[in-house]
Amino acid sequence: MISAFVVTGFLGSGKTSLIINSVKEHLKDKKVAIVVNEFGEVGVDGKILKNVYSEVLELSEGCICCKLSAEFESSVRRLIQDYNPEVLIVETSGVAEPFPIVFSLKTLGLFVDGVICVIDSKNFPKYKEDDTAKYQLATSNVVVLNKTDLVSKEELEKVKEEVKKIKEKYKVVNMFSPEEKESFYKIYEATYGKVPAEVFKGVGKPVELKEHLHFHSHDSRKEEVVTFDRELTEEELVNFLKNLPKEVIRAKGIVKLKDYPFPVFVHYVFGDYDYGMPAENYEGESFLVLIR
Ligand SMILES: Nc1nc2c(ncn2[C@@H]2O[C@H](COP(=O)(O)OP(=O)(O)OP(=O)(O)O)[C@@H](O)[C@H]2O)c(=O)[nH]1
Repeated sequence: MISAFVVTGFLGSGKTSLIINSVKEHLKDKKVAIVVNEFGEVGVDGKILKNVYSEVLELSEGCICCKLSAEFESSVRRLIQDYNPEVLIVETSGVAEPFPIVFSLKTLGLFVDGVICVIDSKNFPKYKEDDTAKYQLATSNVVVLNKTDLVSKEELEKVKEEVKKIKEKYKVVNMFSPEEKESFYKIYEATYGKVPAEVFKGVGKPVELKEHLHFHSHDSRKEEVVTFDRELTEEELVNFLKNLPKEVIRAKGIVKLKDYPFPVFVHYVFGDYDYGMPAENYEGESFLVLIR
């Protein structure tokens, strides 16, 4: 029996970090396959994950949207046939709703052991009104308050209260029974997505929104890919990131930097940035995907 997990959460909240850090620790003896759904055509998360795992399937945004679930289902079916994983993890794009994925996995006969929503505790106040973010939270049964290193105890408590309010407002029911399970979720605090092993032992079951929120707000987000035709100095990269327009909330990509032996992954989330993790096997041109 394959156990499946869906990892959701807003742009840059720490989904890929959770998969790399937690799964490496808690599922190291299992055969794990990962499906990454990226916003737009240019994938970065898949490349990061491929640095760690061999079985990573990258799908572009359209594939997991309700309309194209058949494509998602046939890709996952093939992955299962070819690789025969014990655990399947699907990372949704930061602007996708998890429910269609949970539904597709159920169609494939997979038991969903957890819908995990990663919250960026620092930036939650900036995106908590976003409809997709609410939907992601409402549909999950494991909530991970991530980036706790970047907030004070008081700020974290505030985020927790807001999360509980949203969960209370959009109650969930168990998909296999009509019975309402109002408090059917668990909250964890984490840095870099490091959650306890019990999350992967299945503290949750598939959930469904009692009241569906109808929207596809990912359509309203815009993606732009910027390429660089030469190596950048660190200063040039930092200047570029610091001068990104305010509307850009997430940027990520792979950039060749002067004096670095390998191209590096670059992350930018609501004004914070980091770079330096080597993309050892990347031979393409330097690029950054900007999402606004
Ligand atoms: N300080 C701090 N940074 C974190 C933490 N978790 C993740 N990050 C950083 O946040 C950035 C985004 O992390 P990812 O794991 O790529 O986030 P994601 O949710 O997969 O991003 P998208 O797929 O673009 O939505 C990276 O620079 C991470 O290093 C954390 O707990 N603390």
